[in-house]
Amino acid sequence: MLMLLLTSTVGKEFPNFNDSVITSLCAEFLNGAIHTTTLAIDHTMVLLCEHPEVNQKLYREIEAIVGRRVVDESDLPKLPYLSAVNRESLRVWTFGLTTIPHATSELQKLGGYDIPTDAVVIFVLESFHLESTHWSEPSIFKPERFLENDLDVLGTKNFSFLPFSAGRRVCPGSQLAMLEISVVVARLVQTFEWEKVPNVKNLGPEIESVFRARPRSV
Ligand code: HEM
Repeated sequence: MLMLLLTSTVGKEFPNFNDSVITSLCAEFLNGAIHTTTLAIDHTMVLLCEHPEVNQKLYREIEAIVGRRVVDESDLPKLPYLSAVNRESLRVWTFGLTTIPHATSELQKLGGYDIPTDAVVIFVLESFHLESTHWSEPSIFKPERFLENDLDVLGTKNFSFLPFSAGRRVCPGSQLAMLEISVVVARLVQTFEWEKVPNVKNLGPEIESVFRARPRSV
């Protein structure tokens, strides 16, 4: 990306992209990328420790499709349960809690309210994901629900699932994030046996360092 930005200034394609703009764009991408993706992987591993039956099912899928070879990007389309686990994890523990502030470009009606032009609007993404009209037992981690629907991560269907927000300001890193999360989670499940540390109760998104892993005996 840095190369693209630098090339575009050299070619005078985007004259406003000076060094300062490029530096802050890189910082924004790094900030937006690192903590989010690692947190998503962290959450998924905690959920898998909480739900050993899901962990087992995922391990069996990877073993059947990929075998002993290390999972790579080209395997992902053949691993539907992995995709379901990762999407369900982003739904049930939505950590990008809100969008960044947006503004209305014209008068809008929403839920019976008039939202005036230029109003600052922030969407609480978690509320879409825990909405019982869209999701049965919304607070339960159940990856199977994503085998029965074809909801992508971009909120393009019915605004029931939008971990990366939706529309023109949707997270620009969504595809990269899903790729990284999928490959890392698959490799962690493939390589280690995961279990909850004994006597730790109520694992939740705010708790850290409560699971452990040991290499699988292969
Ligand atoms: C699981 C991982 C991630 C989640 C859940 C996530 C979620 C989000 C959300 C909810 C927004 C706000 C969108 C809005 O206001 O409508 C956002 C913005 C953004 N994200 Fe991500 N993100 C993730 C990973 C990444 C990655 C990997 C990158 C970069 C490679 C990235 C770069 C950005 C940037 C630059 C913005 C600001 C976009 C703008 O100003 O229009 N994010 N992200």
